[in-house]
Amino acid sequence: MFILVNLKAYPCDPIEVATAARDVADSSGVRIAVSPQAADLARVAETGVETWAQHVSPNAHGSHTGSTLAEAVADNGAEGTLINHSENRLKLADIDGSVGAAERADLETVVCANNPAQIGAATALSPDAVAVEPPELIGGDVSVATADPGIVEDAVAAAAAVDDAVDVFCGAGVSTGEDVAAAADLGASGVLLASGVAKADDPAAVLEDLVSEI
Ligand SMILES: O=C(CO)COP(=O)(O)O
Repeated sequence: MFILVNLKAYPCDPIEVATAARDVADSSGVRIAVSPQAADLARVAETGVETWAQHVSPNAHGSHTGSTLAEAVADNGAEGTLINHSENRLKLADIDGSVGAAERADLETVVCANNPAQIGAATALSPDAVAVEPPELIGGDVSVATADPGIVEDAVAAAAAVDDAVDVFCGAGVSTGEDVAAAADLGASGVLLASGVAKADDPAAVLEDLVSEI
């Protein structure tokens, strides 16, 4: 299982989380990545943790004020990027463009989607992975795998029907090792989570728990 910790715009210390994630990944052998604000990518990457961007623009170099270029995040240590997160939705053409931009910059890609139908559409764009995150469960206390196991199973089936080389992750409300194990049982090969780590008093302890049942 891949554990991708999205720090969103939470007021946590990205270096504290990154250092803890690096240490837990090293000691457990579980793949863990941290996705900080774009401005924090370089210093998070310097900790040695696998570092992901939260978004990349479909644009290439040029007159695009405010863009976050795939090339720029890669140059600052990112190895992958989220695209179309529920809190940063893109038009279909721009999702396609962002996947292309990420591939040009050698970034791994996870395209997020709200439901299995969107997962099928996202899979057709050939990212490395898709992630189903029901918006109503994001930021809550109950994991998607417990609150709505069917949406994870349906997302896995929807992706497999289009391209079984694309991995399927799930997210929303994931905060424990039990949640990660439940996601794996439903066919997910990774989880996305945010508040469980970013809002924790002791992020290292939460990360230890997250890998405890893998
Ligand atoms: O949006 C998410 C990860 O990208 C999930 O957020 P929570 O873990 O806070 O529910």
